[in-house]
Amino acid sequence: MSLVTLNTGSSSVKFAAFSDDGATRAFRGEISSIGREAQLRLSRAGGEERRETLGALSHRDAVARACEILAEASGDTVRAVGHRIVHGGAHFDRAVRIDADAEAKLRALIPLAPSHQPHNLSGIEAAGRLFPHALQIGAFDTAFHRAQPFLADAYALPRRYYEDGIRRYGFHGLSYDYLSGRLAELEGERRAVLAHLGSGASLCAVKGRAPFGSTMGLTALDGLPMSTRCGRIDPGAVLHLMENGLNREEVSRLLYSESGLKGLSGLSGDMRALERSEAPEAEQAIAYFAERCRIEIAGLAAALQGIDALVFSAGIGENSARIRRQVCEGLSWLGVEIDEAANANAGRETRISTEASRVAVWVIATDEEAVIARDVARVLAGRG
Ligand SMILES: Nc1ncnc2c1ncn2[C@@H]1O[C@H](COP(=O)(O)OP(=O)(O)O)[C@@H](O)[C@H]1O
Ligand SMILES: CC(=O)OP(=O)(O)O
Ligand SMILES: [Mg+2]
Repeated sequence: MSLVTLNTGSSSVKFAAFSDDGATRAFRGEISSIGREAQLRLSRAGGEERRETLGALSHRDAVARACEILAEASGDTVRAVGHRIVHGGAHFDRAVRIDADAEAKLRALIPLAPSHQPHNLSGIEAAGRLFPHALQIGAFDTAFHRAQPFLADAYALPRRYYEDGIRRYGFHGLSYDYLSGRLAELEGERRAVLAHLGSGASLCAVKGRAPFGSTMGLTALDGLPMSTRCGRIDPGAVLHLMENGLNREEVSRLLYSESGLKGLSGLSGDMRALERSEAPEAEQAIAYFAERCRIEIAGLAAALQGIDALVFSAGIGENSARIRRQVCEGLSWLGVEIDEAANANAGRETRISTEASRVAVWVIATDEEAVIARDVARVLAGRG
């Protein structure tokens, strides 16, 4: 018997098969760069990696393809499918079995996560078809942040809006759950800023394993600029755009799909492409990204009244030594000092700060699938 997991992000689908208790991974795969030149990567525990170019592929097709590969690899031994669900709203503070009622609640949240929630739901649909006897279990990006303090959770709107669910939900919570756990094992329980810098990018403040605030809010648009999302913007700008002729759909497309690195550079939302480019606009978009990271790290460090650790993770955070350097260079006043060689050669789990650095700086490869599998095993054992 086995568990399988499905993690659909804004540019990728990551999937894996685990033993029944969620502790051992037998198989992992990823379809990346969806919508451009999609790439498939598959590997079995202890085996070689296989790579294939899939070409142009929609999110829906990528999710269906991932489910088919999982079905071929695991057959009818699959007991449960664990889904990363980006938005769980105020309803879900832990993983749950997805029944018709839960699915309806998740469907109602589509407007708050239009680049993710429809794909998450299409994963539930596809898995339901391919694994008709398996339980479907949702693990939520928002759940980790539900325990954050009111000061981090509320907007300064009249109180009734908070009661109505207009809150800073925060996202990438499965990743923050994993990273805060690994950091506690590596450095002890610390005040830390965790930087999940992928196609979607956010920061989270933690005190040990406890959430203390993050840069994303009601939706995954807020905070840092991202691959194609705008990040923090004056809400007055949105009103202005709508008063000047853009309708709701156009504003949504602008803020979710045409902004961020893609919008600023006019070239690409992919950090690798910007790093390769010699265009001044690419360099400026990278500088802007690093500047916003520094500003938001400093804001969360202020909320924590100082930090002991800073962690870089996800596609950009794990792979771009240049971004890590650009972010850290401007944080020396906060006690951040990185070792150039350690940064340039960082692997999946590497301390990149100098001995003298007041803040321990780490690169930690995130593992959302491991957290989903753990949560699924808990739900199956009735310890949700
Ligand atoms: N070597 C690299 N250098 C810079 N950026 C990279 C590198 N590898 C991946 N990335 C960036 O990481 C992003 C994907 O990150 P990932 O965390 O997998 O995203 P998501 O889960 O949001 O789809 C890509 O858009 C790309 O810009
Ligand atoms: C919430 C979010 O932005 O997720 P991703 O980075 O996977 O797109
Ligand atoms: Mg992701």
